[in-house]
Amino acid sequence: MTFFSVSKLSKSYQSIPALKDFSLQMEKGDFISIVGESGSGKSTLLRIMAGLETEDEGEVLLNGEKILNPKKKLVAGYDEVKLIHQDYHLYPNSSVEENILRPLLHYDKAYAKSRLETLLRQFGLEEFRERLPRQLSGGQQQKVAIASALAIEPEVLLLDEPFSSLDTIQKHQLIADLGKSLKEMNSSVIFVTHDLDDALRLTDNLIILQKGKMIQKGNSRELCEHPKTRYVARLFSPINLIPDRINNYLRPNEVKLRTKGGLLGHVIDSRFLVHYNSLRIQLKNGGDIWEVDDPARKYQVGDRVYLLWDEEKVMLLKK
Ligand SMILES: Nc1ncnc2c1ncn2[C@@H]1O[C@H](COP(=O)(O)OP(=O)(O)OP(=O)(O)O)[C@@H](O)[C@H]1O
Repeated sequence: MTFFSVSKLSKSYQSIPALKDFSLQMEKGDFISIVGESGSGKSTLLRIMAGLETEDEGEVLLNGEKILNPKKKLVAGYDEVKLIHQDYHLYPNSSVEENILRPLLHYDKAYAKSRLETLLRQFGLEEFRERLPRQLSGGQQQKVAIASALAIEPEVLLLDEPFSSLDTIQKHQLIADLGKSLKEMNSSVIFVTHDLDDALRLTDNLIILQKGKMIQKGNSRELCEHPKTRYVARLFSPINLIPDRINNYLRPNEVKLRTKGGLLGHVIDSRFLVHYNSLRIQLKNGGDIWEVDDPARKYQVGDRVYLLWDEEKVMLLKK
């Protein structure tokens, strides 16, 4: 029996589809990221999984038991399936310890104490245990929120972009800490985000969602090298359409820059990035603009340049 299974979920709001025929199976301890642009149905999906939203069709099963939607259950939601989002609220007048202990109020005292100590350690919060939420940074507050959601050991943890209020450095630090803590636990985790980079910092197991539909599933290498659509391809890098060819695209790093022979263009912009200069090149024929990596940092704005590539690197991409 599959541990957590979602089959053929569909949901529309005022007859506009938000989620279409979505299925997923997870075993205990699996970790998956769902990447999709704003409005692609990520939150709708997680809310249905957590029993907080009513589906039109399909079902969610945990250990073979149906997750009931709010129409079928008096108190919506489950302790076993925890959803955390950006607006998670801490109790402002309770310390870190008290916030984490709150969900454990009705549990055995010794168990509650041992859970608290484990979570404080796993999330690196021991030295902040007495502090109030306002005495913590945004990242630390999110850690407390997540630790508190994990207090009663949910079997499935659903993370709905819980880091979007943090700055990039804080976010990367929290993702690194969290990834480590979550792997130590045995919960199954689904992380949804619009940011592929954030997703990859947590797991290499990806699902791409677009307009409510799963369009591709796989690890980052599979998706990067064999994207099925332009949308999936663009999550990894810009793509360049080859003139006079239908749906044939190249990534910026697959284009070779030469001083003669090939497709002629002019460098119209150059940006310094960590590993290479990123050039914008206006093609002579047709005037399309390509983005091309210049790892040797050789070309300047105004230079004439010829573009070449290996045919095996050409991606055939549908819309
Ligand atoms: N309660 C609602 N009533 C009407 N339409 C809704 C409701 N909730 C979501 N939608 C619509 O359903 C679609 C999917 O929304 P959802 O919030 O699931 O997407 P999302 O991928 O989580 O977006 P974001 O990344 O912006 O949070 C959107 O078009 C949204 O406008």
